[in-house]
Amino acid sequence: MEQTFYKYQGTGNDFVMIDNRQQTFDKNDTKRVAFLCDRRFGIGADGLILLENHPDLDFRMVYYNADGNESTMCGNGGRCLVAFAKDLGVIKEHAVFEAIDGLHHAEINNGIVKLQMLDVDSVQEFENHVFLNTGSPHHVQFEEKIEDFDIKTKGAQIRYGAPYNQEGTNVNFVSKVNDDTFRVRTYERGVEDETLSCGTGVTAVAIAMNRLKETDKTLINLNVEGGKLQVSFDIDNGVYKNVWLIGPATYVFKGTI
Ligand SMILES: N[C@@H](CCC[C@H](N)C(=O)O)C(=O)O
Repeated sequence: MEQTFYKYQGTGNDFVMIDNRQQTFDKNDTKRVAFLCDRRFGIGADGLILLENHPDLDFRMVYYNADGNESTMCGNGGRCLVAFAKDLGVIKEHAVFEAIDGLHHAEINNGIVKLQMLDVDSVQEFENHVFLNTGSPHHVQFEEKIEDFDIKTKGAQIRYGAPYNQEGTNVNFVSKVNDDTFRVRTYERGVEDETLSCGTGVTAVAIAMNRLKETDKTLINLNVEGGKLQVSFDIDNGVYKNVWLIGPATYVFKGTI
């Protein structure tokens, strides 16, 4: 059967979007999802997202990585899905939707999407890295020479190594630009390569940098390979609350396959 799809990107993290409000998409067909995301044989994307009806909220988000497997929360994907929902006429400027990690509030204005992320109450500090979950698992570590760093090789070593092993983690390499700005490059689990941006990743970096006292700001700029994002939060007794991921989300093209 012919499938209509839409392509969106958020700071270069790109997604195939499918309107599944009529439940026509076979959600167990991992090979089909991987094919649609394949950059040579299919449409090409870091992930695929289904927009579905929800009985009480604006919509439901179902997220798959490029490898075809359903995965944990995707921050940039969530922002792109809000733009898609607006383009479909499902929402206006505000949205409340359900994703795998729970409920998300969002706002869209002039192509900029603000997405509320999970509260974070656990930030694990180790000798050379920090680990936290912002809807997806993230390893965060400093890398001075970030521009020349082999993200794919080093990221894969960490992602598949102990203690993460098969379940894995996303891996973020960070360098400090100034007191409120950090440069981030991310190796993404399920894409198994560097992506141009990772929303839950920059959220993890912003929180980790605050926890490590690299910044005392609560609105932090993150420069990624595909553009610029911001993360803001409040801190209440060591818990990061009211966490927002902010940045552009853009329609690219539409087609059938
Ligand atoms: N690109 C995403 C993260 C997607 C999930 C990740 N690959 C995983 O499986 O953990 C983002 O923008 O957050």
